[in-house]
Amino acid sequence: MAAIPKAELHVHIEGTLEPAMVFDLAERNHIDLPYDSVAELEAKYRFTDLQSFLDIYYENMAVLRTRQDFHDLAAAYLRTCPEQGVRHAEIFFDPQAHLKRGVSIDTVITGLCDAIDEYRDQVSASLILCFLRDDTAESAMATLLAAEPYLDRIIGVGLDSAEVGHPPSKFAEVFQRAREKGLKVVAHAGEEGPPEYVREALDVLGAQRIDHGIRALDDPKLVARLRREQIPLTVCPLSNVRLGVFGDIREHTLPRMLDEGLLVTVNSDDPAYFGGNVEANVAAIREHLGVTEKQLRALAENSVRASFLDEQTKERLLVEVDAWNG
Ligand code: HPA
Ligand SMILES: [Zn+2]
Repeated sequence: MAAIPKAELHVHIEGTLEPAMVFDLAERNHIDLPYDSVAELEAKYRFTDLQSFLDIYYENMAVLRTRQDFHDLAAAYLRTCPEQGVRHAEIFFDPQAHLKRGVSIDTVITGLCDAIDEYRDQVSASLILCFLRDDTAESAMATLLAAEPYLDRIIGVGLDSAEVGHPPSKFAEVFQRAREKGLKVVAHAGEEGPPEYVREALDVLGAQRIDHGIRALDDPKLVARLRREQIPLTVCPLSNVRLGVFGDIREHTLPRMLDEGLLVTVNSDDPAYFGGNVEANVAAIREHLGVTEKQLRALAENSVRASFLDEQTKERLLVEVDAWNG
């Protein structure tokens, strides 16, 4: 059975860095790793919460140094898109995590774009620059300014990293500038943080989509608003389980979100760390959450509608979803 056509709207390119590639790049760049084998590294992937994952995520990305490395990273993800039914991807990247290590923003963006251009016949892809919310607002602004020469290759800005204690309002100014520059706006909110962070992302940052947003369910008024305004939520089921937001995939609230009439999409987040790509997430919700074929079609349609593609391309992709015979 062919994978259903869809858009992936929540994938961190650094989170697609597979353990084997960590070793390959370390060797190429003459970097000593504190692990002797892929198995030893993978044994560290037992996360208890978001921070325990982020610690390893930032540590591993130290092997990314050159334009070629960023190309190879993105190429490895884009290559897998056709078999997963992913026709379009809006890809997060974390420039601050690289700038800190002395890697220039030019290296990061040109490397990622080399791969995007190379695979454009197989999958369309655009970049969303994420600010690290556990870093300062000043650092975020400096990063946006550094990225401004590349804005023709960046579709929007987002907000990620450690959520609790770092409310969206901390970044009001940088998001205002981003909007003035014509960038789209998304933000992680309500992954571990409270419903109030989802509200702030919408009202203070002007977010057009909420990444995760699962904790919005704790607040019926917010749920009613998300439904009324049809704010897209990019949900990542396997990520939520691996980071302990839900004890088990069977406890995931995605079916409830669908029943509530929310505009939900399914995504992988960090596929190299959380047990699979977007198609594995789709398989998991079908198997363990009883998601029906009809709901699967709705999720795929939502992913197209919630994307930043132009209306004509959306219509073309919606026809493809409609023609899929599961
Ligand atoms: O799941 C995530 N949450 C927040 N920040 C992140 N950065 C990479 N993955 C994530
Ligand atoms: Zn994420």
